[in-house]
Amino acid sequence: MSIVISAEGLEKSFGRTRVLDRVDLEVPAGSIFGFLGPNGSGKTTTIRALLGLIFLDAGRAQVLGATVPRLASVRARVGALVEGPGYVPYLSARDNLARLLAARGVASGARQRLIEAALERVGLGAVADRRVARFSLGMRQRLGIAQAIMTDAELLVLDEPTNGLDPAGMREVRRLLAALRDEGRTVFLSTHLLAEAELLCSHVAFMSQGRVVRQGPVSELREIDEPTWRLRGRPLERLLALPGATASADGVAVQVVAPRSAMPALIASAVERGIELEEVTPVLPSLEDLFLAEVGEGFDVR
Ligand SMILES: Nc1ncnc2c1ncn2[C@@H]1O[C@H](COP(=O)(O)OP(=O)(O)OP(=O)(O)O)[C@@H](O)[C@H]1O
Repeated sequence: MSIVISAEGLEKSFGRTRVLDRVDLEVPAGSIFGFLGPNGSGKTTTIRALLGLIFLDAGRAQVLGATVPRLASVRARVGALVEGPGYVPYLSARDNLARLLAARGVASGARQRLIEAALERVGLGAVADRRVARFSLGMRQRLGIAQAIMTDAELLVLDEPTNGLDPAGMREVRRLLAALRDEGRTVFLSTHLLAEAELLCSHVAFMSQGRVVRQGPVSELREIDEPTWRLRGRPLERLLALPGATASADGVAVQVVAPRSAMPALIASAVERGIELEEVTPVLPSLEDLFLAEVGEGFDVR
């Protein structure tokens, strides 16, 4: 599998504060890669560095094979949304996009089609002629996504793309990003919303205090040695008497923490006790569980 973003040992300090502390990243082609961490953990700084917007103190990074920060040769293949994209407030959404395309050297004849397609995809078709000054935060965010996708980039780097969106807007953005992935693009996005990432990402990296503490395919990270199993059946009292069983939160099943290899014996023992089993399922850890297990703390700003 080819790697579209790789980073090794990225370091960055602002004054005396070390914001990036040996950040390593490997983003496979075709993934939706969630760069996850609490506010202030260094996600935006990493993204800005990867896009060549700020200089690193140390480390090496490549984006689509080009060495950061010399990205001129691949710039057209990368679509980016970094915090607070700058718009001209008195221009319409359509005219703002036209300006950006002109600045990127896209011929005027080709602009119209790209703009209409991008505005439709992010659900701004109906307000394309409204001044951006009158846009809500969520509408601005959609416009930011539109400018990132309008030139058919194969790699999208999106800093908090669902920031400011309501739940319906978030769902639309999720669908859009999944569709872009299905077209063969790679999406690298930062977010502090773990539940969002859970619904969308194939791969994640956990960022904490300027370091990537863990990364990989979500399916692999969730594959833990001793999952919690949910057992449901009748009678419940006998299920509760199984070794290690505790009542589940919803009160209609029991939970047992056990390795996969212990399950055949546990199921046999349940059957021996005359329990009619209806459900035995592993409850895989959520990204929040994994983050907590890794960092030993929640998402507090530091
Ligand atoms: N230009 C700067 N000068 C000084 N400090 C900065 C600068 N940019 C970022 N920082 C600091 O670096 C740390 C990491 O910030 P960064 O924006 O990278 O975090 P983040 O994970 O993207 O957080 P958020 O989700 O809040 O955007 C913060 O403590 C921030 O205050």
